[in-house]
Amino acid sequence: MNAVAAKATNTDFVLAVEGLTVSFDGFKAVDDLSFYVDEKEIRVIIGPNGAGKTTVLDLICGRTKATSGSVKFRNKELTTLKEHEIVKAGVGRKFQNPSIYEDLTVFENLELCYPRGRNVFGALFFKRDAKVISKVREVAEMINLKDELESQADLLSHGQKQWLEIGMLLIQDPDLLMLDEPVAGMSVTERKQTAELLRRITNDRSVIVIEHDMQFVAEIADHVTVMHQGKILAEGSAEKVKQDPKVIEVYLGH
Ligand SMILES: Nc1ncnc2c1ncn2[C@@H]1O[C@H](COP(=O)(O)OP(=O)(O)OP(=O)(O)O)[C@@H](O)[C@H]1O
Repeated sequence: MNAVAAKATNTDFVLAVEGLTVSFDGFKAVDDLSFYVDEKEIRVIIGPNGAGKTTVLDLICGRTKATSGSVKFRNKELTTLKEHEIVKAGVGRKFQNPSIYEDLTVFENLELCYPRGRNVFGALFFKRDAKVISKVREVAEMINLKDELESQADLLSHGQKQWLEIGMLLIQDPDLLMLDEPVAGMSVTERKQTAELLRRITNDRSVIVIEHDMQFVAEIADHVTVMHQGKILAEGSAEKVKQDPKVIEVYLGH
């Protein structure tokens, strides 16, 4: 199904954002925004600084409350839920700054996020059963860290720390994962590996990524949504939006 050409009433989407608006003291940071994300889709949101990209993710994950509009995740309205309820519903969000535990190993960081032990006390003292160990290994493999399971997290490279954080979300099996500039500060090799990683993880989930690196965008995006002043300026394939004169004028030409 073509997510871009979707109708508001369609309920087959993983995520349906409709008429989403938030005002900060009268300033509309997100203004009547509608878009739809399909199963297994990688959607990339691009746009100039201040366009409202991060605010959209904040609205979806419940960190910011919408002034009006709707966010439906598998037909469940999210705008009335609290942040932790949205996580529980299956939406994971990675912020720009890594929030890993530097003095714990990769294994322990992943284990800590296993749904059974949500707080530090619970996670460190619950018995490591075979199910947890196998899940940690499976995720570590997915994020290229299977040989680093016993390494302390502060010894990892910047890119590996970013992957670990993605892993800490993956271990909770979200159906929708949202990543804010996942390759910022990464080497060329790490960017390539991250693109492959994203492809792997969308085998059974959808991903929304905010990104500025157009080469990376072209590599990963199924659809691109271009935002400007809280609204959608253009939508389509990376190839299509790259050639759009409006997009070149407000963003790519700078
Ligand atoms: N809590 C808030 N209170 C007031 N204004 C806010 C708040 N959050 C965001 N804004 C404003 O909303 C606008 C959109 O910000 P946002 O961070 O979403 O943009 P962005 O597209 O993610 O930009 P960047 O690429 O620089 O990260 C900006 O003008 C910002 O100052």
